Amino acid sequence: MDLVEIRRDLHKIPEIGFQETKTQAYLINLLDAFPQERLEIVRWRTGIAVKVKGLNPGRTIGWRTDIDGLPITEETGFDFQSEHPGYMHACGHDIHMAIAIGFLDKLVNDPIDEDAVILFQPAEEGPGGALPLLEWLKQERTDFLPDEIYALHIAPDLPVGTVGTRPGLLFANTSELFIDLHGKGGHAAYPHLTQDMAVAAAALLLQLQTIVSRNVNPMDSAVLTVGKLSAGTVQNIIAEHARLEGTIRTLNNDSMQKMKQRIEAICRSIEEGYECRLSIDYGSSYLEVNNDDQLAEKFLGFAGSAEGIQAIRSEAAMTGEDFGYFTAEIPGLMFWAGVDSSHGLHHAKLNPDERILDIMPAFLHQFFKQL
Ligand SMILES: CC(=O)N[C@@H](CCC[C@H](N)C(=O)O)C(=O)O
Repeated sequence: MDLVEIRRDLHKIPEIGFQETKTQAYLINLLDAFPQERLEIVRWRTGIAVKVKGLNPGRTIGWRTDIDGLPITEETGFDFQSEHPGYMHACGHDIHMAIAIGFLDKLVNDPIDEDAVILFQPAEEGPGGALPLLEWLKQERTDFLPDEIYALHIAPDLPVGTVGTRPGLLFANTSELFIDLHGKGGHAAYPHLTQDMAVAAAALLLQLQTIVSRNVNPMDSAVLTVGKLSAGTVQNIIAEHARLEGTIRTLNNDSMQKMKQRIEAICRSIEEGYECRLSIDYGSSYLEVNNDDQLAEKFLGFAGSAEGIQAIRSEAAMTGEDFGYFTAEIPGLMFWAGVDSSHGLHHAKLNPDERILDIMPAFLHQFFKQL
């Protein structure tokens, strides 16, 4: 099975959340080509759930991979660059999927005792596929519901062969943030007759940046990032509309609620001060990823003595992951897997080292075998 070719094929067809139709079709083709005796394959929206029957099953062990891409224009110059203009697998989900296929291949050819379920989950980057997938499993496919669940995320800053995780909190609690500002636009030469939403948005952006520095307890951690700011239509018309698009990250839900209260208070003050109307939409939110303590220790112990693998204890990160919905209900573990890329996650030049594809499926197979 040529996992490099599979990864490159998938890299060419990045699709955003719940639009992964080509990706799903490509994966289904691969899955249909496996010997089917031990397999059960079910589609869920644009995702797929695959069960591999174990030899002597007492429980179901889950593996989750995400499958969506990002709205970023690729700048890698790869000869297998994205064929979807404006979209790219810039978070490594192409690598995640190829690893899952390689792992499945091992499970089919050398079955383990327990039943294994591989979840190809859509929409990790947004609006979030994990929560509705989990609801579907609980309501309609309890036979596919894992008793414990695992996942990895590529780590650009770690060498290939290194895996890292920690007991407890690994990733942050997140909420998207969209703020629309509406005022009265007009001629660039008559600002006194307008309420300029470009100026109001600039003031809002700067004030939002005081929340982490002035309102969050310095012993806690939080992030408020505005990744996109837009206003107006042309250079000589005062903007009647502006929009901020961002994300909020905290370590727990209490801090998230406090951040939201401050955002709302600042928005009210902008309305008052700039005579405009603001609306806030929090989009989708993800629970923090909390690794099960015992699973984390078992994993680090196993990885520490596995051939060709180096195990490290990672720090928690302000990254978000809807895998947190799984770990809130099922004992679960997520870990970083090194890919030694000179560019980071969500970068247009992300270039993971494909040698991870030689290592990871066999490592996962050995790990699942001894669970
Ligand atoms: C692993 C990773 O990079 N995940 C994303 C998740 C984004 C969630 C949501 N769209 C948001 O922006 O809050 C991340 O940006 O951390």
